[in-house]
Amino acid sequence: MTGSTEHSTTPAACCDGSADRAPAAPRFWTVDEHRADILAAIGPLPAIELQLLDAQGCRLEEDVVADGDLPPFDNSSMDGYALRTADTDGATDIYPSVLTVVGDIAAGAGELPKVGPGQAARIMTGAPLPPGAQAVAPVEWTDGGTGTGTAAAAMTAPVADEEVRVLRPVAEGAHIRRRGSDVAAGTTVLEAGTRLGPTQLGLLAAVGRATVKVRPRPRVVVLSTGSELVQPGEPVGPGQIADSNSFTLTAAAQEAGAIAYRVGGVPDDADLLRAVLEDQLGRADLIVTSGGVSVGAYDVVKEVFESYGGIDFRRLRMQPGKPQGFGRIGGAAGVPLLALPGNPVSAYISFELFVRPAIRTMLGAADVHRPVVRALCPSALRSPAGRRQFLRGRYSAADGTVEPVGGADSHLVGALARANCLITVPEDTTELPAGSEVDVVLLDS
Ligand SMILES: Nc1nc2c(c(=O)[nH]1)N[C@H]1C(S)=C(S)[C@@H](COP(=O)(O)OP(=O)(O)OC[C@H]3O[C@@H](n4cnc5c(N)ncnc54)[C@H](O)[C@@H]3O)O[C@H]1N2
Ligand code: MOO
Repeated sequence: MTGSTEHSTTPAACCDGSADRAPAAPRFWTVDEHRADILAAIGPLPAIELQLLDAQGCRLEEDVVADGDLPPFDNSSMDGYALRTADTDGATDIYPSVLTVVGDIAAGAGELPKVGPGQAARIMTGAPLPPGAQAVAPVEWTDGGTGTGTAAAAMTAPVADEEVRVLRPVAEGAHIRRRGSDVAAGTTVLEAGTRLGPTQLGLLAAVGRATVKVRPRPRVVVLSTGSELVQPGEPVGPGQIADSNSFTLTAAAQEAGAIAYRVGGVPDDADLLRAVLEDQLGRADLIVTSGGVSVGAYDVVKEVFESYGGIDFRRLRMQPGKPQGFGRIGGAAGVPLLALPGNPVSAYISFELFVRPAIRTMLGAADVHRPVVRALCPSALRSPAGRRQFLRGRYSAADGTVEPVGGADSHLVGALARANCLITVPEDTTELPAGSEVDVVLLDS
């Protein structure tokens, strides 16, 4: 595609023998073209075997089959007495069944007493059911071996006594968790493609897996550039500002599913920037920078990145976020790098449109893009010709409306923090009357 003439910055040719040819218009890329180029160059990270907690949030890359049953053995679901049901037929408070206690079984017990007719074994929740027992009477249904014949003192009984009184009939299988009743051996408990959250990780542990094959979370290094930057909390000298981009972008990368490393502001010094980059390359699956991608006199970022080759700087038909850089550092197999503009709103919107889908793609996620909904905008909107505008807005799902928050300028971090969506105005639209329908990118989905 070609850029619209209002973006042309190339001076007219005059004296080189091409006077009758129009100067080439500088190329502008659309948002969709730029994003497609990025996603075409980035794929899911190779699957690796990770310790369970390192795999949190990752996509499972194998079917997980249970080797054994869960529970692995019949066990009690209550603290009480394992017994034979016939011994409790007709038992009441007044005429309890009196059983001989033949043992005490704690969870984890290996050796089990055999329960014969007229006998019971005190048993704890999770302890294996002893041979001969057909059910468990919760301790509340007994006198707890206190000899009182009432349930009131049952819970305080310190150890199994010689006898226990059971105060009601107990049905076959009562309070027994059967072997394999949760998961039978050979069952596929998790399928490839499942996202591993806390309960899935717990299940993996329960079936005895210490490690699991997953798409790892990409390691994203975030660094902001600019000699005007100071770290939050440091004194702010004349002309200086706090580095907010590295916080926004690191948090956004984490929220997208990455392991994000924030590298504080790097001054506009080519040697220093190169040194920091070299240092970070080893731990990065993706590098995200902010600042220095426009045409400023001190934009050493372009100079340094271009010295590596393979980084392409472009202007996009969008607002904010016009200047963008993308490529790989270290050749075709090098680390992908996305250079975002420094204006804080531009940096964040660029993240949402380009970096987040890249991270989601590396993760192998099914949902790479933010959801987009149609909404009614009660306010009139204006947008620059030839640029897709992303206005910050507040969307109400309750009534399907959206209102712009703050203006269109790319330094408005106060309004950005109040927004929950981006209102999209297409490239060919300069005005939208009040009450128009617009596309809205939902940010807190
Ligand atoms: N003559 C032109 N000037 C500019 C153009 C242009 O086309 N011609 N484009 C404008 C647009 S659009 C953008 S966006 C910015 C992008 O500039 P840079 O990427 O080079 O960013 P900087 O110059 O380094 O910074 C811009 C702005 O943002 C502030 N900033 C930078 N980093 C941070 C940070 N980590 N935290 C908070 N704020 C940050 C910086 O102080 C500047 O105010 O260029 C326009 N100019
Ligand atoms: O396009 Mo810039 O990103 O307006 O602020």
